Amino acid sequence: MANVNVYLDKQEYGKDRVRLLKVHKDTKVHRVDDLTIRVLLSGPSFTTSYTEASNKAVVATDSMKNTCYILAKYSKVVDTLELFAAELGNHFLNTYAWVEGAHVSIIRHRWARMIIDGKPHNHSFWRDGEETRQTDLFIKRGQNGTRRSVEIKSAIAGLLVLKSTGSAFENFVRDEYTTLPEAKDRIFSTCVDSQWEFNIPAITSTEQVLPTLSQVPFNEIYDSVREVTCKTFAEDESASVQATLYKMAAQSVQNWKWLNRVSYALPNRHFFPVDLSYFRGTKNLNEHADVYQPVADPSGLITATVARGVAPASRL
Ligand SMILES: O=c1[nH]c(=O)c2[nH]c(=O)[nH]c2[nH]1
Repeated sequence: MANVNVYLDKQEYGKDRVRLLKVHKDTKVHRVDDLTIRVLLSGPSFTTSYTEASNKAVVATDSMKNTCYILAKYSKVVDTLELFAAELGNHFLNTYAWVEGAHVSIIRHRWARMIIDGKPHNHSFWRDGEETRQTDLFIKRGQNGTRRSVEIKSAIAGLLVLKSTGSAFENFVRDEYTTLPEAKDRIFSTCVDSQWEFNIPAITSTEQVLPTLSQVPFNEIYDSVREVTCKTFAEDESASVQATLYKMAAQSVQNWKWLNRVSYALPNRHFFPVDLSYFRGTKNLNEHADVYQPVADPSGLITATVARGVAPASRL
């Protein structure tokens, strides 16, 4: 090996894909939280585990998995992903003095209550889609070791939607590369990924992590972003995916002082009207279209982030 200087630039380690189902049995109307958790720890103390094969500071990832189950057993906040992630992360900082940062990501899988004979069932659920709710939290020690600083981003992933009218795409660049016809009325279908970044109040001590974060209505914000996404998708007379995306993101930043930035990634899943003129001159294009061919690949991909405040001059 050539004698070239190298150094360990970054490291984080932990357990991924910890699967856990919490059943809330406080009343006979049970609720369930089906979670996939990732916990990653970091700090300079872990350097020698990489560079000198020393496991002295290493908390086994198996123990991290066990901790997820124990905290889920005793926690009062499993149903608020952001608070449960904070509780887990703070636990690792409180328990192991040499851990500087904990990165906790939680995915919640859907279980909707069954309706049986027209009534919500007490303890039976069905998977009503692959959409997930997610949170990504990073908690680290502050200056004096007892302060905590927390960054939280939450998300909706995989919300698959389609509207059969109320979408157009016209007046785009036409040149020698263009074959796409102008569309006054087209299908709009996308699989929504949306992420929102929280404005978190300062946390003054280890004991204040949950009380401080509890001021933020995480569950209401999730419900609201999802509602705004669906309502805007359904009601907007869409001029393009870009224009509809911006309306969705702007509303949530305006609705919630707790949100600094809202991002969307919207694939444009194309459905093109099939030219049926080969059969007796059948009309199925433009205003005659009602038979479409879904196109699996390629899709458009429209992404943007809307932030609170006034754009810096350089961005205008
Ligand atoms: O809403 C759209 N935005 C685009 O940028 C685009 N490009 C394209 O081919 N179709 C669409 N649709």
